[in-house]
Amino acid sequence: MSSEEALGSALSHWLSFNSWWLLLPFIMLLVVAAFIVAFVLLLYMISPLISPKPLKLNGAHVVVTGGSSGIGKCIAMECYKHGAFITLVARDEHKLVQAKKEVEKCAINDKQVVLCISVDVSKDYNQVESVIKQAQEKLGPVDMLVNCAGTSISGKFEEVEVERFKKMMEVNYLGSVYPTRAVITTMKERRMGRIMFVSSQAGQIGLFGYTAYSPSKFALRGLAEALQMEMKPYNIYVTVAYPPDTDTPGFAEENKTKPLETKLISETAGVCQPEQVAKIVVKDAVQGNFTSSFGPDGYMLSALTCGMSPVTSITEGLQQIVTMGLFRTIALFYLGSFDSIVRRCMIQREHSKAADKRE
Ligand SMILES: NC(=O)C1=CN([C@@H]2O[C@H](COP(=O)(O)OP(=O)(O)OC[C@H]3O[C@@H](n4cnc5c(N)ncnc54)[C@H](OP(=O)(O)O)[C@@H]3O)[C@@H](O)[C@H]2O)C=CC1
Ligand SMILES: CCCCCCCCCCCCCCCC(=O)[C@@H](N)CO
Repeated sequence: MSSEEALGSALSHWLSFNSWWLLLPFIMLLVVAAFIVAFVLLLYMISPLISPKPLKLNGAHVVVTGGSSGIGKCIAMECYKHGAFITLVARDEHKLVQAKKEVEKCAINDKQVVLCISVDVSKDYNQVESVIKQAQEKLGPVDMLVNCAGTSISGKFEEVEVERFKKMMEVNYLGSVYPTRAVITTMKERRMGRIMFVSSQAGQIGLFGYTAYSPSKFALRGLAEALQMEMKPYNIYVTVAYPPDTDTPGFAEENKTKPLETKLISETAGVCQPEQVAKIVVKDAVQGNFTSSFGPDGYMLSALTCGMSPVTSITEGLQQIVTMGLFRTIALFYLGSFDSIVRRCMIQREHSKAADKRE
């Protein structure tokens, strides 16, 4: 027998039924181990995707800062329509009383109450804490806090007064930190709650004219992400809303001094009605979704800027994975068109300046 034949017969002997049979338990063990590893990995992957239980608005206590006007007022009305008890927080008492009347018209039962609190959310933390305490004594622990008090300033960077940068951070950012800080301990003790931050599409992209406003809205996203990671084990869910331009008294005020560039760029995403915005943000907060966006542009912006923000459903995660590259491609065209708006406005201005000089 040649050495090749000897090897062949040895191999065929080795691979005979008997020796396979001996290997079978090991193979089975391997397969089972592989299945266990795959299963654990899968569980690990989907664990952050498991959706929370929706909050029951009926009978819940909802505090809405900025609840006397615009988006905040509509959010209060939307929650009232679902049977919630409401605390409206804002500075101007007259506007608060007017808003209270409007919210009360949305009642669905005669037990519902609207409470008004006049306070500046951006100034003194102790004051904010004490009014929240009063509200909790009257209407019970806060189930949902909506941080909607805010204001905007637009203008060219060098033309915005320096103090305005500070004011934006105080009202839009600290004005959301203080009320949140005042309700969070009780929420943690009760192991339930919802916190909503009303940012803006200008909190997802920095736009011409919003050098003071955008950073204060970006800041909310950072706060929300960090807070959500801390609060998840306590069953508290954080939502950040990114509305486009919305038809409110605040928007009308902003338009009086808005640079043309800012107007033209913002028009891309259109103007929403506050009632529509309120419906969507309330639904997202109730479901515990981290991100709340509006319309096709809003959807694309949120998928594109998801970064390391938490996911709240398997579909949301999958959509982000699949659409990222496509949306970035679309975004490049948008950015190109924004740049061209800015360039054309500059040329136009220089032309009219030169014409003025000649006259
Ligand atoms: N309208 C829009 O186009 C968009 C708005 N947003 C954001 O939505 C939020 C609401 O906007 P909108 O409805 O247009 O605004 P409005 O100006 O219509 O309403 C603002 C509300 O916030 C209150 N508020 C303002 N400053 C303070 C303060 N320091 N302390 C307590 N309450 C305060 C106001 O009451 P008072 O003045 O009496 O205190 C009012 O109730 C803002 O944060 C805004 O940035 C986001 C995207 C688009
Ligand atoms: C795939 C990529 C899609 C990109 C879409 C880009 C759309 C940009 C529109 C930005 C609008 C900003 C509105 C700010 C509203 C606001 O906060 C103030 N009105 C507050 O008063």
